[in-house]
Formats: sequence, structure tokens, C-alpha cells
Amino acid sequence: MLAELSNPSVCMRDPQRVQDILQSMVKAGSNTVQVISDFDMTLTRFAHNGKRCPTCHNILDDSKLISSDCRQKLKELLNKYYPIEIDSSRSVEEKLPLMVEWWTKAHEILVEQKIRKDLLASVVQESDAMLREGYQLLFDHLHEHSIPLLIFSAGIGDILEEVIRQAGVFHPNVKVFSNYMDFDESGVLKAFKGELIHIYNKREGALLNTGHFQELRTRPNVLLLGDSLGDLTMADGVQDMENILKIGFLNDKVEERKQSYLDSYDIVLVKDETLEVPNAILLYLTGNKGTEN
Ligand SMILES: Nc1ccn([C@@H]2O[C@H](COP(=O)(O)O)[C@@H](O)[C@H]2O)c(=O)n1
Repeated sequence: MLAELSNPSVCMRDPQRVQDILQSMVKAGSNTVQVISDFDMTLTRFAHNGKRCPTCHNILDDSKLISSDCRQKLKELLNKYYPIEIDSSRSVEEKLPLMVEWWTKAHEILVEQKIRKDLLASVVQESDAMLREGYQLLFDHLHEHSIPLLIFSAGIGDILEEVIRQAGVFHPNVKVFSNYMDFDESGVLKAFKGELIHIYNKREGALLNTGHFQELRTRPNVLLLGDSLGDLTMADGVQDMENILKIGFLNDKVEERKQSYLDSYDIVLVKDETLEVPNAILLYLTGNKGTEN
């Protein structure tokens, strides 16, 4: 077992299964591996010094591009719908229409604000967005080993790209599926492009992008990183999958949600703001680090 799997934040329902998957993936070689990761609160931090870090949407909500009236409306939406998102007593079927309602209302408000494309970079620069500790190693190592990284996010693609660009890790092996803004000819937001991606329809999003997974058909071994149960469907487009190792960050409402995360993810990282465990796994898969015990 990797030493990092004994970290206090790590919980596993079946450690032997994790070991078997890892061994099978190592045997197959890192040229058969692809990584699929959620973005908000998975690659980015959930909290820093006791304060919540922003999602892609929050970066805009808190920015100078939004009027105070709209900021208030967006905060009210967050206060209403985020507790529903993380409510373990409600079923996905019950939550799904409410999540669509949240995203749709928020996007309508953002479009009303006539946001200018040329100001997005400064808004991200001035925000409290923070990638998790260890992000540089994760992105750079995947790039060095030519392992594709798909970031599959229900956030806002333009903001997400800007965050990783400003962090210097938007390497050519990174592909993003997300909600992208549509700007008019003068660079003003007029709508969001394509089908809405929210936390519970990533399966549909994956199946709309079969071309991407077809290109990666020689990589049937998947490392999946997520922070919600909806993220588990991000790999549903992968062709002829051989192994999947699912790592889930459990950031909020830990006690209520722990069992469902343990039932669904192979490795659950409880209130862990770092990428230490995914990085140790990647180093192991690429032959850069040994095991212990
Ligand atoms: N108006 C909204 C809508 C959603 N969110 C949060 O964004 C997260 C989705 O992004 P992923 O990268 O995790 O797919 C989701 O967890 C929502 O809490 C928001 O902040 N504002």
C-alpha cells in the first residue's frame, strides 16, 4: 500500500480492492491511463483559513462585474439551493429539477449583467480562487507523462480556464467540458452555449462527447476525482473501461454523507484540502515512487 493511503483523511470501504485496482493499472502501464476530474471543490480548495473558497460561479457572483442587486439575488439562490445540493436525505430524482432551476436562474441573472469577456481575466486575478495544494505536481506530472486530463465541470468554462491559465498549468493535455459563455461581436455575454451541465447530468454530458472518449480508447484505465455523487458518472463515456479508481473529496456535511461516499468512491478524502493522495497514486502509476508495507 502507498504510505499516503494511511493519512488520517483517508477512508476506504475496501482497501484490498484499491490495492488490486492499483496493481492492475500499474501492470497495464501509464500509457493506458486517463484522468477525469471535477473542478470546483475537487481541484480547487473548499476552504482556506476557515473561509469558504469560491466556485467558478462565485468568482463572478463576488466580482465587480455584478451589480449589488444581482449579487444579492445570486447569494439568495446559493443560500436556497446549496443546502439542497448537499442534503443526503433527498434523492437525486428530487434534487435534479431543483439543480436545473438553480443553474438556469443564475445564468439568466449573469446574462442580464452584460458581462464583458475582456474583464474575466482581471476578475479571476482579483478573486480568492485557490487550487488545492499539490496542483502544480498533478498538472505538470500528467503533462510530462502525456496522460490526458479531462476536467468535467458544472461550473463556468471561461472562468475555469482562466484559473488554470493564471496558475500556469493549462497544458496541452488538458481538455475541459463545462458551461461556456457565448459573447456577442462586441464581447458582451449574451447567453450560455450548448446543453447546460449541472451536477447531476454529467452522464449525458459524457455521452454527448463520444468523440473525445473514442480518441482515448487506448486508455481504458481511469482515475476519477470528484466531490459529489454526481461526479461518479463523468466516466460513463469511456470506451471498454478496464479499471476505474474513484477518489472522492468529502468537504461538507461529513457525518451525514460519509456512508454514501464510502459506498460509491473507492477512496474518500475527508476534509483534505490537498492533492497529496491523488499525486501519490499518480507517481506510483508512472513508476516514480515505490510502495510501503
Ligand atoms: N449558481 C451556481 C451553481 C452552482 N454552483 C456550484 O458549482 C459547483 C459545480 O461545479 P463542479 O465543477 O463541481 O461540477 C456545484 O457544486 C455548485 O455548488 C455555484 O456555486 N453557483
